[in-house]
Amino acid sequence: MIIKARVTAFVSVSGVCNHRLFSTASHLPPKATWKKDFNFVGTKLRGRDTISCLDTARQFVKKMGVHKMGSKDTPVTVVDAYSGFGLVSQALLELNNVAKVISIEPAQIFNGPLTALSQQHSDRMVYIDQDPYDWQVYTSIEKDGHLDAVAVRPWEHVHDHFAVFMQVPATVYGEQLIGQFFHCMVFRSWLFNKGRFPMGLLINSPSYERLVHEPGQAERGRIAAIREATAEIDVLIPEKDLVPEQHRLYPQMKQPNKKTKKAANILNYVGTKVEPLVDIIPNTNTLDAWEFVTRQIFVTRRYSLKKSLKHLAVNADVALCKPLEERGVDVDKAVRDLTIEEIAQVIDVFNEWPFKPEILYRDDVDDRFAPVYRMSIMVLLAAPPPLRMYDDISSVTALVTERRRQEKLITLTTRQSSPTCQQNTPNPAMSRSPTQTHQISDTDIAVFDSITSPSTKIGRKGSGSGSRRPTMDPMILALAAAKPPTHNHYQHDFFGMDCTGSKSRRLPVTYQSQQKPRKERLSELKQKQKHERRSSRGSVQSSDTATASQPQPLQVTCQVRTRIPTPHGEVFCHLYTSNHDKKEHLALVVDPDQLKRDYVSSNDIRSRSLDGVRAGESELDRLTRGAYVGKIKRSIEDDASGAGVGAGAGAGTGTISLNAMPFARRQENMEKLQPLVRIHSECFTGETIGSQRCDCGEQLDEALRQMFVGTSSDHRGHQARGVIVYMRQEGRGIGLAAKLRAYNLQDLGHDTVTANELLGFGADERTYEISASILRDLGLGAGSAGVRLMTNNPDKVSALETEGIPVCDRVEMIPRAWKCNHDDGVAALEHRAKHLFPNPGRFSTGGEQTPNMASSHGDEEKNVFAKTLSNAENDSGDEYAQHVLRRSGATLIGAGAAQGDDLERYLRTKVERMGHLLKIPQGGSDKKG
Ligand SMILES: Nc1nc2c(ncn2[C@@H]2O[C@H](COP(=O)(O)OP(=O)(O)OP(=O)(O)O)[C@@H](O)[C@H]2O)c(=O)[nH]1
Repeated sequence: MIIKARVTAFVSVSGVCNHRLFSTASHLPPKATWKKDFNFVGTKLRGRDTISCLDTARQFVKKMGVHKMGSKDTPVTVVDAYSGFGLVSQALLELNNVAKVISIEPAQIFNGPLTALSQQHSDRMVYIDQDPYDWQVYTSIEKDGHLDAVAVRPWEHVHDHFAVFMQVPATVYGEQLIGQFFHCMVFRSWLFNKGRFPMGLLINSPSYERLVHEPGQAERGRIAAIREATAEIDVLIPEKDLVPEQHRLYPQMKQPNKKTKKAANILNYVGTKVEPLVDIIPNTNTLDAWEFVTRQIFVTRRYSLKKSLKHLAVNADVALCKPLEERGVDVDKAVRDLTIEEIAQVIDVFNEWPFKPEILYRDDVDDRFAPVYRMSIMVLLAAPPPLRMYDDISSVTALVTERRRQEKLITLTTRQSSPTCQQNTPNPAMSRSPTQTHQISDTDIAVFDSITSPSTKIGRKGSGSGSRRPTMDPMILALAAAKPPTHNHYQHDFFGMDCTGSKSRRLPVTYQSQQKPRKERLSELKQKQKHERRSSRGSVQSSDTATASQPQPLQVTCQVRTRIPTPHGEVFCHLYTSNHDKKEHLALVVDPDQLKRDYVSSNDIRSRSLDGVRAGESELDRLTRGAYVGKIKRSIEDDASGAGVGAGAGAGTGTISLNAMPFARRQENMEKLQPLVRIHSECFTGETIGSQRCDCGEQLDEALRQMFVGTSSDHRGHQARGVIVYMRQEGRGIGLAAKLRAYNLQDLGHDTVTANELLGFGADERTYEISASILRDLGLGAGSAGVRLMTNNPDKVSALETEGIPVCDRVEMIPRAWKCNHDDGVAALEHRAKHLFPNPGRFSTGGEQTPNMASSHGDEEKNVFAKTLSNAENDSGDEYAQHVLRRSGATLIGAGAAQGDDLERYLRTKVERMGHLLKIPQGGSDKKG
């Protein structure tokens, strides 16, 4: 009723401008009464200054060029958001070409003038008393048909009959809204689904400044970068033309600071035109990265890009600097000095980085639940080791969402477990760490909020703006919570709740000490001290002899050698022990020539320590430990039953000699006899169960394969010879258990190097002295023709050279996934097969055969190969290449081409972080690899 009366009054009062320069409108009461009619005191309308001068509004509309828009067939539609007094709407309605003005204003204080105006122009104006901040308003406008006259226009052209005006509130929400427009431009969402329309934004000067800071300006922040990448901004009404603001804008009062009693400055505004770029730099796929990267690096905008990159993820500074430098980005430049093109490069490199965090942006946690969400993360992450893992965060979100759906309340999870909660929880992280539940009360939320939310009170004196940083990082709390409870900290723990019944009940808290009883600990300590005393006494005694405390010189001994037929051919497997460790290392010798002769040549790859005579051994002993020459034939085995073996051996077989060493070695031509050598480290997962996390299985297979195809012309005429020194240095020397732990850390987002480091190891804990000694023992040390080392690892080359093993060539080990799956079609497959199996004897009748291939096998394989080729069209490239590999005799488990994302990450880390000498294929990660 009151409103209606007032409306009538407004309409009856003709608008008279109180100032000779500034006109007001007919739907507004005389200016003298504004203070009474539009009293902002006590309202929550902070920052809602509105244009109060019709001329200013007209100027704004004119400069936007609305009068030139549209045509007879395409009448102009304009949205006037936060329309305030409605003067922009009025200026628009004065134009004949404007067919519809949709005025949106949530503040009741402006209801009178806007209702009056909409009644005056009921055919052309719609007044909606909702908040333009609420995106649903726009959906409803569209649903109600108010935008029916707006045609969708191609993005290349600025929309010719649609525009939006907004007097943006000078609050954090207003600024957020502007930020969201840039998002919508990228996605062509919101009203931008109609095309690239211009926006007339009245913005407060500080916000405007933030949007336009240029590279090099001290205050340049991420919003300026995002704006620059998405839209142009022009000033239509400069700040100076809105002076004196109190006549152009209302209320624009100087409000004295309550504490200092000094008058605060009024906020200045600028009228701007914001128009989306035709070629917006971010796209829908990269926008999250833009948001994330700019947010992270601009935290330290004064610092160099190099330093700031570390905010992106663990080791991002190390991994991304090199590719950025390669693209010409100066990583020493301060972040605020980066041009938009340079920022785009950073985003590209980040996007290409296989180890970038997977979740960059979450929008599914509303404000009300944010503290609880953070708290859940905090507590879930408290499961040792307390690391911030993105996977966990995503599963926590799932948990929180599920809880909200199920019970309309949040259940906090803690480190101890209750079975009920595990059942209810779809969260895999929960099964990882036992959990208990705790109903969150308002007090919990308040406490947590107060310690982790941005403080609005903190800030520079008089600035009025609070710090946006949480006073305490939730992650620090998580770390603190991760510590196992001690008797001093009971009160800090969360208490378990039994939520099985209708009423939840607090569980009695039981703490179990991790320590053994004191008595046991003391006796253990005593034992330990006793042991230490004894060993120190022992060392004092033995230090009498000067050398006792010094480490023994390394000595390796081949304990046994035997012939092993492999899919590639026969190898001699040597088992070595050393006096420096307790491991059994192996050496697989490929030297088919030795099998054909009954004498030892100077070029044979033979173990000196194996052939050496050992005191008191019989010929049978020598035979059983493999110290024979040539090949034991079945005829001997048949003859040699029981003790007769020793006697029969060497006598009349012609293929075996048990001559005592040293053999009379025959001197032979040394040319082209540099064997292929691989120092291979044990990998149970890759070699035994075919793990696709690494390429170890296929490397072992590939090494053997190449050693056997040595006669092919592709291998520069080298003979089929080689040695695989198989070192029992599982997991790059950290052991199997630690490697498996490292895999879990890798699944949580870390790379192989960081995972090792988090476990307290170096990236690579291997040493190569024992490998070198084994090679020396096999006659490949100093004075030999040298070796061709199969590796990408520069450490191995330098380690062997330091040990005096001449490395005359390094043979690259290209992962099969990188060297095959890139073409389609039979021809390509044929080519690939040839490439993978350079020895044509495998698949053709005319060519050489690998030493291991019995001819009958050759035929069988030929058929299989032919058959497979004919089926290749029906097969995907991947499957086919795998198939060929398997058929080719690569029957070791894990010897196919390893592939997959895990492998890609693993290989790239080796190259990018460990300096392995391998060329990453262009777009390798995209390959079906
Ligand atoms: N710690 C750790 N070890 C791994 C991982 N993946 C494979 N390994 C081990 O790494 C060893 C193989 O080393 P790599 O780094 O792949 O290769 P390399 O021997 O240094 O170099 P190349 O001679 O070029 O093959 C084997 O012992 C594997 O068990 C992993 O994720 N973490």
